[in-house]
Amino acid sequence: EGAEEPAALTDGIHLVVDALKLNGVENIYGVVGIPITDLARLAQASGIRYIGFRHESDAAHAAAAAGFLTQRPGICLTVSAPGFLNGLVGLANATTNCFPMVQISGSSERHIVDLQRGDYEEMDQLSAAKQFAKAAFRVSRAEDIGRGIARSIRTAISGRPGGVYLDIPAAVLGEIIDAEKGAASLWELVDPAPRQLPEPAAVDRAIDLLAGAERPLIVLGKGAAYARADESIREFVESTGIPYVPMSMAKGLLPDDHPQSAATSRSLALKRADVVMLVGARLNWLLGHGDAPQWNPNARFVQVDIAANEMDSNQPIAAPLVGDIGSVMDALVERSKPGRISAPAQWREEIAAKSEQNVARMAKRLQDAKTAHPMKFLGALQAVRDVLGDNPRAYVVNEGANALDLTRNTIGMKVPRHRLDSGTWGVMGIGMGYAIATAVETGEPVVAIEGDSAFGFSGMEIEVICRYNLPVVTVVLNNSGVYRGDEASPNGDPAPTYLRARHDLMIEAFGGKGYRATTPDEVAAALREALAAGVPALIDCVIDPADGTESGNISHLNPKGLTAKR
Ligand SMILES: Cc1ncc(Cc2csc(CCOP(=O)(O)OP(=O)(O)O)c2C)c(N)n1
Repeated sequence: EGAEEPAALTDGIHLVVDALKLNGVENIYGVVGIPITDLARLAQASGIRYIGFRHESDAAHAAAAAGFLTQRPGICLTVSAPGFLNGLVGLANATTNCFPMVQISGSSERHIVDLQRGDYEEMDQLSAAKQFAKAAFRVSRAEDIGRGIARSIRTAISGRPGGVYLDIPAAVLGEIIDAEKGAASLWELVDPAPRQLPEPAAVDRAIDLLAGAERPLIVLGKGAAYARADESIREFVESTGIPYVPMSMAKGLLPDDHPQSAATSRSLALKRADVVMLVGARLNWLLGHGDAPQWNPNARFVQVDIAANEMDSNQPIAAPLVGDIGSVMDALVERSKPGRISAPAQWREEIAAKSEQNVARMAKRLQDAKTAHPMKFLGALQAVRDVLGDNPRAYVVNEGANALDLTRNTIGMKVPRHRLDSGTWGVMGIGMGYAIATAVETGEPVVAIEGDSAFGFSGMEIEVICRYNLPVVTVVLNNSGVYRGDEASPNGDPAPTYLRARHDLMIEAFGGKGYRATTPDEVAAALREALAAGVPALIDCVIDPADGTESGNISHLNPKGLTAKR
């Protein structure tokens, strides 16, 4: 009789890839090395696109941006200890911004690490990750890999999204088990981010509050953009006539030139509103914690958030609406009979008049910047704005200080989820990772508008953009400084904020197209050409070193000690 066929075998690495594919993962962002290089190779051979970065922080930011754009967790893959640690900034930033991502990291041998005998890249990664992640898990047996991947993906995207850490020791990656048993250990998630409907009485309470308001206001946060509830949000805003303020990554949910936008009269809107509905926006530092004098001390808040414990985080919430934003907005539209809520004309006119006044006041500064030499931020940004106006499919990534504040206020968005920036944490270094993920996940052109210092945090990823030939145009607003570049230093060294670089030559080193622009016309011509070509490009915009302020719009957050610059 023929000898029995030996049972087919599998191992931890194969099970990770099978589990990711079973749950629809298409891209992995990472940096290879011991013990996960073969995992990346097998993923690539199995049809998952592996994007190899130069620093794990950028790969992790990319995974977070992928999560924001797709509502599926971006996957970041790191090596043990130092590689894992480098990824933590991205994991923490994802959790802070409520972007779904999973950082999968190899780790060293438990029996050596736990006795601190000094392993290769020894670290108790699970303990380190716990404080920065929405959740952190470790798989200790190959047969648990399917469970670990499923649990990590569901945890990352259900409820309030966030960053999840999954630790897989080298020994588990290399563990060999029976293939049939392995296949049986994998499972595909069912409805990993279920809708969470609001309580009808809570909806009616919110409607009554808004209907009785003299000066209602809606604040749209990035959670509203993430929720993809675009139609019901637009319908509710337009049917009630309530003015709205979009937070930076919510820009484009309604076009920024919408008649109900109070973005250019934000100070008045916050100070005067008597009922404020927060949709996927937290009353954190970006909204002055809801405190007077920025806000009306008698304002009453309606808050829409999937996290019940977000309510009363900063101010009493008179009408908490707990549920996923899509379900809540659908319920508000359904239960507020036509005309039940109608913003008083006087309030709408007051907002519109203030907006008109502020836009007129800004017009002269914009006009002067068009001809200023050396070029000002606003000269370059108006040129970028005009070219983007002809390229509505382009995504915008943005970071810096003045570069962030001035871009946010100069470049209006017309469609949702097309602006990604430093967000809640104000973290520098998101630029190239966000740009790469946006190009990979959408296939659309990306324009990354970068302060020169901000660009420096992830600039080496320009090589990645060139290696994968991604349609990313990086616009560096180069004022030769962290903030400004004109500070003199008392000794021979350059001042702490002084920088100097020809970034256009840098991309040439990696095979991309570099431009150096000293006027708005040169900026416009270079950007038009680069977008038409659809290849990696960088435009180094030479900006007046005296332009801008330290820390941009948040200079007041600097300590006011004896050494504070007056
Ligand atoms: C990870 C991290 N490290 C440092 C900082 C602190 C910071 C906030 S903004 C910024 C860069 C400002 O210079 P830039 O040239 O980009 O901008 P501009 O004013 O337009 O010239 C830094 C270093 C933050 N937020 N995150």
